[in-house]
Amino acid sequence: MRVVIRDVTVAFGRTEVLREVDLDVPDGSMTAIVGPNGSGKSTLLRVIYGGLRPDRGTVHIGDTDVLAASPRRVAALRGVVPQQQPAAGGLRVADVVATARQHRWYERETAADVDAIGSAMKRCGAAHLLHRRFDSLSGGERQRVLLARALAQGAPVLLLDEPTNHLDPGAQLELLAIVRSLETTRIIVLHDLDHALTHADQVTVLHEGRVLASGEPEQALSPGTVRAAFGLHSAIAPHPLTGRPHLTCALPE
Ligand SMILES: Nc1ncnc2c1ncn2[C@@H]1O[C@H](COP(=O)(O)OP(=O)(O)OP(=O)(O)O)[C@@H](O)[C@H]1O
Repeated sequence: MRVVIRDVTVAFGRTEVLREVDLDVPDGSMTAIVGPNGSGKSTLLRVIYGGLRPDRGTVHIGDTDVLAASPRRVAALRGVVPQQQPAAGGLRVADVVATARQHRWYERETAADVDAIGSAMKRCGAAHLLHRRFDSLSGGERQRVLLARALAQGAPVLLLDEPTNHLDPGAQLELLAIVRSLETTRIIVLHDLDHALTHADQVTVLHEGRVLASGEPEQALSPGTVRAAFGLHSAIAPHPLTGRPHLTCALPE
């Protein structure tokens, strides 16, 4: 399902943290949002998932106007992998993931719920964790479970806020490979520019709340844009192991 954002502006007090942001995410594609700390990435994600009302602008998921639709309708359209891992208060993983399928508190889990949860857990390599306590898991295991929870929801759009945070290098690449393999529309906030270049279909670079560049990864992450956004030198060259384009950065001399 397509996501279209037009002219989104958000101010906290007198400070505008998003300014006239436009974004087009085609159906089934993966868009990475990158930018320095404080550039507005998480705020933009919150606006898209209906957690924050912008001062101006529009957000559509498919034909649904996110700012006009009921919270229930919006919730059915998007799964979210949040930046902050939730406190689970002793809940088992199975219960945490089941919250994605909750209809009404008094309704029992259906066979379709059990299937959706099982296949999401398997897809995320987390099936063996189902009966553990969520707070007993490592950061990487929790992240897999939270991705599984978002997938189990079966929403057409998936929003991920820095899902590779706190993961070791192998776990980061494994998680990105899972996200890459999905068919849903995905919007993912990333800090690693090479991950954005390698895994996303398109990249949007935010700087001081504005879109500095947006489009094909190699074009959006050009040396000029990386310098303007991050103050870094950068180059895109074949990766010595894979031969695919690889982005490296360095502080200016
Ligand atoms: N509720 C709020 N009240 C006031 N300012 C806020 C609020 N939420 C975010 N901000 C400010 O908005 C700006 C953008 O924050 P945001 O979290 O969107 O940035 P980010 O690009 O995701 O940063 P990071 O890479 O550090 O996670 C920051 O200056 C932040 O301090």
